[in-house]
Amino acid sequence: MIPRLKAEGLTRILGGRRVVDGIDLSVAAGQVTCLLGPSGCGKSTTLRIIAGVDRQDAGTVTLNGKVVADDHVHIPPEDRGVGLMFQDFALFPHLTVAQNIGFGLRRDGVSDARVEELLIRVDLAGYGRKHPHELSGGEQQRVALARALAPRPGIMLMDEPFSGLDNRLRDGIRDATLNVLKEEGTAVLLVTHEPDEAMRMADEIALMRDGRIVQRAAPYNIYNAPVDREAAAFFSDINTLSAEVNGALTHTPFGQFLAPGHADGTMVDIVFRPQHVRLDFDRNGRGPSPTETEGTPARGTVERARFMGKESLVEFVMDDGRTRVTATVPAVFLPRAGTVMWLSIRRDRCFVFRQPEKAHA
Ligand SMILES: Nc1ncnc2c1ncn2[C@@H]1O[C@H](COP(=O)(O)OP(=O)(O)OP(=O)(O)O)[C@@H](O)[C@H]1O
Repeated sequence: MIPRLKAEGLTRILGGRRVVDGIDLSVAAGQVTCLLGPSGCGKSTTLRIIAGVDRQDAGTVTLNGKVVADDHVHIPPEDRGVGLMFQDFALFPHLTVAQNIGFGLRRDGVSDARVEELLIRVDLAGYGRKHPHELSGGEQQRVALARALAPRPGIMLMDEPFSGLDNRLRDGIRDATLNVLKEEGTAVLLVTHEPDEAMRMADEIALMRDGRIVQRAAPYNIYNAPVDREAAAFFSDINTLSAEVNGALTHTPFGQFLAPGHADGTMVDIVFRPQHVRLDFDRNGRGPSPTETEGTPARGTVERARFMGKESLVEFVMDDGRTRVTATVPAVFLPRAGTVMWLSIRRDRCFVFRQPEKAHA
């Protein structure tokens, strides 16, 4: 299938820096791709180039099979056939909500019905005759969303479209938006810096860092097979055990770990998430027996335990005196500081990464 949206080698140099550095992307009809990354990594600039409101220094944008931007061509944004939903959306203050949504549509019965349908979809039924200044920020944002969806664009470019909504509304609006976009078979490129939003919305996540895409994968795969330590850390707190490789093995307080493909003397990080740590009470200095899935348990002492609502965050210092490990456990359990416990980690949920060069110094 030909992708609706294709970007090849997009590069943008600003202030002497490659803020977008060779981005390749493709989005098919009915697919949501999230450009995810920390502030300043170049997500918005990438989206703006695809929308046509910024120009690339190199690369090609192809929309609906037609080149809209390359070294010779620059089709203006309004002729690209894309719906836009930016952070700094602007409604026309002198038009009603319904007129804002219908702006640009043919003023016939069909488009009126479309406006009504969209008002219901964004949970603003009955708001059609109001003016933007009578609406809250979140309501205005939903009008902007309805307006972008109104002409049924084949491609939708969205930059943090839900950031202005309060938490209570956000999940509902996200799901409703996703339903509308899926029903209409729209190809969506959505920029966000929130991993939870990307996990919730995306069919595919493109993880960006310093102007580049470092990993492109479905949410499940990017979470469970991150490309490096930083990618793992982007989605949750992580624990890191540093160890030296010897004979394709490393030694840690949790026993040996396989480190195939790493030369002797290489420093590696063994990374795991706090929810993959199991806790057992100390029984007269003894812990649970080693198992294949959880390896060798290690003993530690609770340094701090924090109640977080659904779960507790328990921080340990291990018996070696220098390794620190954080575990999340159901909040019914909140051990006191000084409690001695045994920690086991799910071996199949550990990632082994070579430490970056600077870490060797
Ligand atoms: N006109 C400009 N001149 C110089 N640098 C710029 C200019 N516009 C943007 N930048 C820089 O380019 C980088 C990428 O900006 P961009 O807005 O694309 O990042 P982002 O990932 O979308 O961040 P955010 O999530 O904060 O919006 C930033 O470091 C920014 O400071």
